[in-house]
Amino acid sequence: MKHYPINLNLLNKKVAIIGGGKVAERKLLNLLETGAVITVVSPEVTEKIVEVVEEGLVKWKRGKFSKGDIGEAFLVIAATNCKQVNCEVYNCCQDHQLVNLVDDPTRSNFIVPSTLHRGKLMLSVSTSGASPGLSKKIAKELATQFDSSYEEYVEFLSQCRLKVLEQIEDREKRRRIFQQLLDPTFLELTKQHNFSQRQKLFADLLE
Ligand SMILES: C[C@@]1(CC(=O)O)C2=NC(=C\c3[nH]c(c(CCC(=O)O)c3CC(=O)O)Cc3[nH]c(c(CC(=O)O)c3CCC(=O)O)/C=C3\N/C(=C\2)[C@@H](CCC(=O)O)[C@]3(C)CC(=O)O)/[C@H]1CCC(=O)O
Ligand SMILES: NC(=O)c1ccc[n+]([C@@H]2O[C@H](COP(=O)([O-])OP(=O)(O)OC[C@H]3O[C@@H](n4cnc5c(N)ncnc54)[C@H](O)[C@@H]3O)[C@@H](O)[C@H]2O)c1
Repeated sequence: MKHYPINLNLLNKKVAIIGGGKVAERKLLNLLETGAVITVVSPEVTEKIVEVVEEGLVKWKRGKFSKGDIGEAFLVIAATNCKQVNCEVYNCCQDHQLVNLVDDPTRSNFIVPSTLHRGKLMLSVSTSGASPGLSKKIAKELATQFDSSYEEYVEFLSQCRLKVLEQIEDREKRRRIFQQLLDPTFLELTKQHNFSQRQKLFADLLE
């Protein structure tokens, strides 16, 4: 069996995190910028979770898990330190709900990769649960190759792509320009902050 990788759009989707310890905190912090409506259910939570609750970014339902906590959630993370509770969370979920048990990758219907963000560029690494530590290590290694200049570079490519789609009707010409835009020169010019030359070369492509 192989996992199927996807990038979820969680805007306004309900997310329930059961448990408020170190693992719940990590999952929560990576969910914050998705626009999901997040509730943490746990008798106790970490200081960092208290902080984001106080900032109004997530809700904290103080107490032990009960079935009603996941009723309408689109995505559920069972992150308590009690296997039995995580298992109960799983049993309360319906087939169509996305559920991650932090201590049971086989039952989970999704697992979380290690992810490097460079603006719109996301590099996600997974070992299908074999070694989360290795996923983290590889993502760290990728961080050197794909340095912070990729944020600006991908933004540039994104803007160019919109212009090409708007201005060029011929599909073959579009395809050619998209290919030429991947020439390393554009990345080099981005790294050198030589935006005027970069713009000129792009304008030449549109001719
Ligand atoms: C990538 C990352 C994403 C994230 O969580 O955000 C993530 N785990 C991370 C770190 C990490 N996790 C663990 C260690 C200690 C070293 C070790 O045990 O190897 C470290 C390293 C550290 O903390 O430094 C222990 C651990 N993890 C799982 C179990 C249970 C089990 O395997 O049964 C246990 C044993 C617990 C115990 O001992 O009881 C399970 C899972 N962990 C996954 C993801 C999924 C598979 C990912 C993949 O396919 O590679 C999966 C299957 C489910 C899930 O959680 O979605 C995040 C790095 C984030 C970053 O990049 O910073
Ligand atoms: N998937 C991963 O990446 C990963 C990494 C390390 C550990 N783990 C697993 O995750 C588990 C949790 O690790 P942790 O370090 O966050 O533990 P932790 O002890 O820091 O936190 C456990 C949390 O669960 C809460 N909790 C306990 N019973 C509850 C209940 N009935 N209802 C709601 N909340 C309840 C506690 O209040 C606490 O906030 C570990 O037992 C381990 O098996 C997973």
